[in-house]
Amino acid sequence: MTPAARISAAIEVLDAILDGAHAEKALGGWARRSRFAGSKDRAALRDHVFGVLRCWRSYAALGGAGTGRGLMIGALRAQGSDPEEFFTGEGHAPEPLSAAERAAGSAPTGAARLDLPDWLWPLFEASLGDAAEDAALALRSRAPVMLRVNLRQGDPAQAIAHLANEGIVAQPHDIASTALHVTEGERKISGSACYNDGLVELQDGSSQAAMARLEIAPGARVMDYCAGGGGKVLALAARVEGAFFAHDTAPQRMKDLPVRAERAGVRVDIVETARLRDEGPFDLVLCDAPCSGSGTWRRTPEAKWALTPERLNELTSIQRQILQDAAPLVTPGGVLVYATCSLFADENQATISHFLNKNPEWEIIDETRFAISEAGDGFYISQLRKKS
Ligand SMILES: C[S@@+](CC[C@H](N)C(=O)[O-])C[C@H]1O[C@@H](n2cnc3c(N)ncnc32)[C@H](O)[C@@H]1O
Repeated sequence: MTPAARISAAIEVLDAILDGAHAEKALGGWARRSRFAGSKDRAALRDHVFGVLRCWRSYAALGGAGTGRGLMIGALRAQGSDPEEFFTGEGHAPEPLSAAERAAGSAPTGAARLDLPDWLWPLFEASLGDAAEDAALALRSRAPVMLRVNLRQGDPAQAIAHLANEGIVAQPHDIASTALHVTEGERKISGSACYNDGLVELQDGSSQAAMARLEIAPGARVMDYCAGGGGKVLALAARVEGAFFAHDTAPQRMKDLPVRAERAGVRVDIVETARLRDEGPFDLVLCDAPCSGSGTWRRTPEAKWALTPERLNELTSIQRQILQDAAPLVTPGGVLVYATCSLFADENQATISHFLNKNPEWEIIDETRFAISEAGDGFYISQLRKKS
């Protein structure tokens, strides 16, 4: 496909999203209808669509309309290209710009410049102060592809060499001793032997760094209380011999965990909610709570536009309840860990303050906020221990 034909396809997919389709579904639907497209075309289309999803408001302003066409015109103007070079009407190119389209479009201002819904900007400012604008702007770019080296199977130098043999270029990154930043061949990872044999896992740099902060003594009993796919417990189990457990109120979210654990060469026992008390107590209970995900919106830009104040309130209630429910599972002298990939104080520091107010026998022993960076998403982690 020509670059202009790819833009036509992006317009079609963006219009489907505007009609209510999720981006993945709209992209999948387009791919099924367009058997002529190769993998490079599909990748380029995906890049267009996700690029627009991250920068929806500013591109709509620059393009003069929040339609598929307007957004792609805005995207081209944002990168300094002339839309008229692509909107020629020739072959599969989009129709030429009308006089109205040529005249439309203005520089975005306010929250539109930062590509945030209006109601979220005050929350960014209240949570991040001087760092708020940088965080919002960082969310307009692609996220890095990061790998975690599974130290049970090899070291970073070996992983880099093996990956290179499979056409994947990666460099160590000092965000974490296990972190590799992939700079070429990202799309080959899931099919590579390095990944399928468990030498590397896909894991964001901040998540790796946050897990590295947790002290785990050999033989410790560790519970990942909100395990989901199990990325966090796998990172912990790779570090030290111990007894590792996973729980989630939605057990189907853990369906891939046994396979991932086997691939990594570690053991993780899944615990049903009804058996939590019998299996406990645990030396460390990690609550990687459901959250707005605002620190990861580079990867999931649709969520930035879908979040509502009501949903945020609902999430903070769930987070508070999770900490309250998980605390009794911690052994005397053990550690309760609370983590989110949110940037918002309401989901982070305020949740911890609420817990400490209700449970004054606990205290914070460590609290770290990870800013969005070239190696990691926004992440928050707090460790609590009962006062002795
Ligand atoms: C942020 S995700 C966890 C991601 C996971 N730790 C990882 O690294 O891949 C939060 C998880 O918490 C689960 N969850 C929601 N409410 C819960 C509750 N009350 N108790 C335990 N888990 C809950 C969700 O089903 C979801 O899988």
